[in-house]
Amino acid sequence: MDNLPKASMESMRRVNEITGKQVPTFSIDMLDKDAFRDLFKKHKILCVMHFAGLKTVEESCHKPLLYYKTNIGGTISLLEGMKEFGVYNMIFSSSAAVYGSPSYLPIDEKHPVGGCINPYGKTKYFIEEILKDNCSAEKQWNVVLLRYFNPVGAHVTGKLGEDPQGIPSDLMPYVSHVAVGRVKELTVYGVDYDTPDGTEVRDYINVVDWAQGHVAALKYLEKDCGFKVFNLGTGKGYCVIEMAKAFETASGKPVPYKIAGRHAGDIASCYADASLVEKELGWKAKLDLAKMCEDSMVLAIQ
Ligand SMILES: O=c1ccn([C@@H]2O[C@H](COP(=O)(O)OP(=O)(O)O[C@H]3O[C@H](CO)[C@H](O)[C@H](O)[C@H]3O)[C@@H](O)[C@H]2O)c(=O)[nH]1
Repeated sequence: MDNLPKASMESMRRVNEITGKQVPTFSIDMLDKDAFRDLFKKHKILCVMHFAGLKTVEESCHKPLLYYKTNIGGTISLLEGMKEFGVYNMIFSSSAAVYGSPSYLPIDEKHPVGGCINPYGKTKYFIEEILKDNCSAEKQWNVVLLRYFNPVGAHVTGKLGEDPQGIPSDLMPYVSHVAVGRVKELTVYGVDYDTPDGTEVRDYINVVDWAQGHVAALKYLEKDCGFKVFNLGTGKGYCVIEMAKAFETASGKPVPYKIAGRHAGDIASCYADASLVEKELGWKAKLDLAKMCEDSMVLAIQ
């Protein structure tokens, strides 16, 4: 379920092609309760993986109402639909953005949340609180919150991964566009942070590892786990210029860059303590930075 039907329908078609399975796929308006009802009536749904929502930090600073309405309104509508049809299992796509500007690193799940510095992060935080309250009030709910760090890369076939139409806003798709010559150069937002090379540090997780994290969470839900929170990251942080260099090595293509000022709503460093998810879910990221860059390149040259 998504607000970008064409993109998500195409992604699911490719998932079916890669896995050889036929996952039924629907595109509905998140705020349309009748559409939810039809979906729950027609299919036996055991668990909802709730990925739907808007996700661009910068855009959320300029269009906060759109973000609150879509992300929070859509979630409430979904929860009501699930309750009406007795579906009480959910995996929710949360974000490291709920931690705001971290007070210590690496960030574990006990780190305070809610000090978000942009509306996008606030929507994720508010939804987490809604889900927590709902689980406290009605004990039949099982909810796993996965706080994503920075998912990047692609499936090795190049059939699945982030390949936005037009000019990308996230770092890795942008860098791959530079490497294949679709855009002239990368703009690095800020080189005066307190980090090894002055550029921002993030924890980049390969989408294939990320997908396997969801499978592990799905198995965990079978234990009637109640309300649980896990970081989905690798535990390693890389600077922006380090990422551009890694991409040059993997692709054999130059990634020229220019330097610009800091971006609204950004933080210096953000990387996970991923030990809890390994202990409880038995999941650990396996794929390294070189592999993420290689697979992103496969997607970009198509
Ligand atoms: O053209 C670009 C694009 C990005 N960056 C920098 O590269 C890093 C990664 O940027 P991304 O846009 O790829 O990722 P963000 O960390 O900004 O945002 C990601 O993490 C957020 C939470 O912190 C949200 O989850 C969001 O959806 C997700 O893309 C940041 O330091 C950003 O400033 C650049 O320098 N130039």
